Order: sequence, then C-alpha cells, then structure tokens
Amino acid sequence: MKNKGMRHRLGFAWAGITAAWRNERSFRTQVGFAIALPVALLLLQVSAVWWAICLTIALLVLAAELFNTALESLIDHLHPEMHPTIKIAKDCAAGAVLLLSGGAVIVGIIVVLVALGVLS
Ligand SMILES: Nc1ncnc2c1ncn2[C@@H]1O[C@H](COP(=O)(O)OP(=O)(O)OP(=O)(O)O)[C@@H](O)[C@H]1O
Repeated sequence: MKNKGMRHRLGFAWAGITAAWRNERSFRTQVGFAIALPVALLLLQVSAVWWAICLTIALLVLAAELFNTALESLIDHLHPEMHPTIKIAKDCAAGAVLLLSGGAVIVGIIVVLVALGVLS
C-alpha cells in the first residue's frame, strides 16, 4: 500500500473523514461549526488575518478530532478490554481536542470583540 499516487492518497484521506462523519457525533458538530464560520466572518467583516486565524483553528479542531477517532478505533480494535494505560491514552487524546476547542472559543470571543470595536 506504500507509494500510491496522489489520487489514491486523497481517496484514503477522504475515506477517513467520511468514516469519522458517520461514526462520531462530535466530529459532525465540529464540521457544523466550521461550515457556519465563514458566514459569521462575512457578517463580522473582519480582516484577512482574522479569516486565516479562525479557519486555521477550526481546521485544527477537526484534525485533532480525526486523530482522536483514529486512536480510539485502533485501541478498541487491538485491545477492547479495559486497561489503565488505555484510559490514559484515550483521556490524553480527548484532552488535546478539548484544549484546541477551548482555543477556538477564545479566538471566537476575541474576533467578535475586535469586530465590535471593543478590542483593536
Ligand atoms: N479500554 C479502556 N480502558 C480503560 N478506560 C477506557 C477504555 N475505553 C474507554 N475508556 C475510558 O472511557 C472514556 C471514553 O472512551 P470512549 O472510547 O467511549 O470515547 P468517547 O469519549 O466516547 O469518545 P468519542 O465520543 O469521541 O467516541 C475514555 O476517555 C477513557 O477514560
């Protein structure tokens, strides 16, 4: 499966994204926010830099969720039984998503305050 062409690799990546969409409600929720984001940014009329920051952090949240889903799937397949080390691995992956989501909320608050002229 090594050294496949670009079309195949894009296909595998898309298959991963659609699998997460089918199986993970939190991923669907995050995709919903990411789709709504450009509309919010258009309404707020913020600069291109804010577009770049907001879109980047939204994509980072989605990427973290995909890594989290990948890790969970792998662990559940290889070791379905309970184990304290698996708890740490899963909790750390969930923590990474939580931290990035918190960052996205903070960026969202700042961009709204900038658009309202409260912050410059
Ligand atoms: N095999 C296991 N051994 C020990 N603890 C586990 C195990 N599986 C799950 N857990 C604990 O349960 C929590 C939830 O795990 P689970 O796999 O259900 O993910 P989840 O929170 O439902 O994530 P998602 O909603 O993204 O699927 C983990 O963070 C971990 O604390």
